[in-house]
Amino acid sequence: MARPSRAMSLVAAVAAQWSSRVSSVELDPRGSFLHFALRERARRAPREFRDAAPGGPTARCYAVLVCGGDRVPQARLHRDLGDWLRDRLPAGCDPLPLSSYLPRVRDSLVRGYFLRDASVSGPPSLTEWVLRDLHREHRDALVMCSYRRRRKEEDEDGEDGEEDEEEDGSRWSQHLWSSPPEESQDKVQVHGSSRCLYVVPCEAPDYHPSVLNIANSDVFYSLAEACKVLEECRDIIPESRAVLQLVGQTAAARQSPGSPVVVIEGLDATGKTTLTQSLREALGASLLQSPPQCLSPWRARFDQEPPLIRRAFYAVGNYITARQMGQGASQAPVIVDRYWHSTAAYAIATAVSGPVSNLPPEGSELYLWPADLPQPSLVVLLTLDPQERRRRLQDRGQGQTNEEQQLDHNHLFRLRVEEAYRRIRGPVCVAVDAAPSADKVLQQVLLLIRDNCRS
Ligand SMILES: Nc1ncnc2c1ncn2[C@@H]1O[C@H](COP(=O)(O)OP(=O)(O)OP(=O)(O)O)[C@@H](O)[C@H]1O
Ligand SMILES: Nc1ccn([C@H]2C[C@H](O)[C@@H](COP(=O)(O)O)O2)c(=O)n1
Repeated sequence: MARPSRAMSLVAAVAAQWSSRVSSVELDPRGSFLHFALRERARRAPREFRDAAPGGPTARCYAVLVCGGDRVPQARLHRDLGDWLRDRLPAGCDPLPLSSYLPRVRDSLVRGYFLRDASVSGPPSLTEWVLRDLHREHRDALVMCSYRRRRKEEDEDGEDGEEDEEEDGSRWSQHLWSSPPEESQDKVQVHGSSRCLYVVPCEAPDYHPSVLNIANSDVFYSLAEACKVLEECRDIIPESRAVLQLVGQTAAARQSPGSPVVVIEGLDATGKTTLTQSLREALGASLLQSPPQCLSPWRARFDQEPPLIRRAFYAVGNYITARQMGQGASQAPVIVDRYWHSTAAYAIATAVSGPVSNLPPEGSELYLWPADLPQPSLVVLLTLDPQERRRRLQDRGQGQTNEEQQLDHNHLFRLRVEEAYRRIRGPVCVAVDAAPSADKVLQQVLLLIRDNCRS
């Protein structure tokens, strides 16, 4: 795994803020979460924590959080960490996505994994050995903690004011791993103070925890913010230099092009390519796409990267397309296959999991159009019922990107993308049912263009 380079400051800050932070463990991709907080006074762990934790006196849970170093290596470490843990941990100890954050504080989220270790051996169990190796290698980038069930005799009565009625106790404590990890004991040195914290119930957050960090990590609201990420990638992803060079070479976009610019949006296989080609012929228009053709050589490379980098690439692509739009529309109408709606909707829908109610609320600033990105005259959003879309995908029989495959298999993801599309504000956006014949869809969109666009 690649190592983030810079200092421990965030690691120390996260460790110092434990009693203000909330931890959210994603128990399954359908959006079931376990939320808990940490307090110095003894109290029962939330019922969901006790239900999720393994049984037995030696049972442990662990948290591994990525929070040291610069954001690009940090994002890549987080991506690699999941695979690394799945490869090495014993069967039954699956890493569950974990978020730690200060409630309602933007950009306070750090991510990692929560592990439930039901090993009968130890401690230290095989899981703990694996984690010790990891901690040794990434001490300046990872915060690691263990959680263990308290024995009845260890604690005095706590805030709950009752003795535990269960033999093994229903209180759980968190222990931050100090350096070196071999010194980790029941009460460890936590940046100078000896501290054991209790796992306690807390309120569920208003929205999915990832919403706190979407701005400028998943969705970029200016060209400068997206370029900043690619600048930070220069040394580790040399292709980002070529992309930055292309942005630099393209002439600045014109905010008010002469002829209409119409963007066609929709999930894959809703008929965007079919419609954009027919519109080109019908209107004598020029046809563009986002990401633009000139970025094609690097798209697959950036698709392998974690969201921070991948989304910055697509964001930059929109600005290059915008400049081409401005040039093209001085001569004829312009039709564009995907643009900002795709970039923002897929990014937001991937950042959060679970049902549509986990999305940032309608009206959130996260759905705002970037002030420096030219708006088209009209956006047409093609919608299609899932069965017909699947039929078209199968008929077409081409390879799909990972995200497309996910759309196909993950009903909730598809609903989130569609809803995020609808919530985005900016240019006029009209949803069109793409189920009728290709010609009927074309006629309907031509009418919309006539009614909504002035040349
Ligand atoms: N109105 C329509 N009725 C029936 N079939 C259609 C219609 N429009 C497109 N198709 C067919 O559906 C399939 C997907 O269409 P198309 O490639 O245009 O979708 P797309 O949205 O561009 O997909 P992607 O985003 O994955 O490139 C193709 O086989 C196409 O011939
Ligand atoms: N302007 C764009 C265009 C595409 N994307 C992303 C969103 C999906 O992951 C994928 C879909 O593109 P397709 O396979 O249909 O070419 O690309 C984006 O973020 N922004």
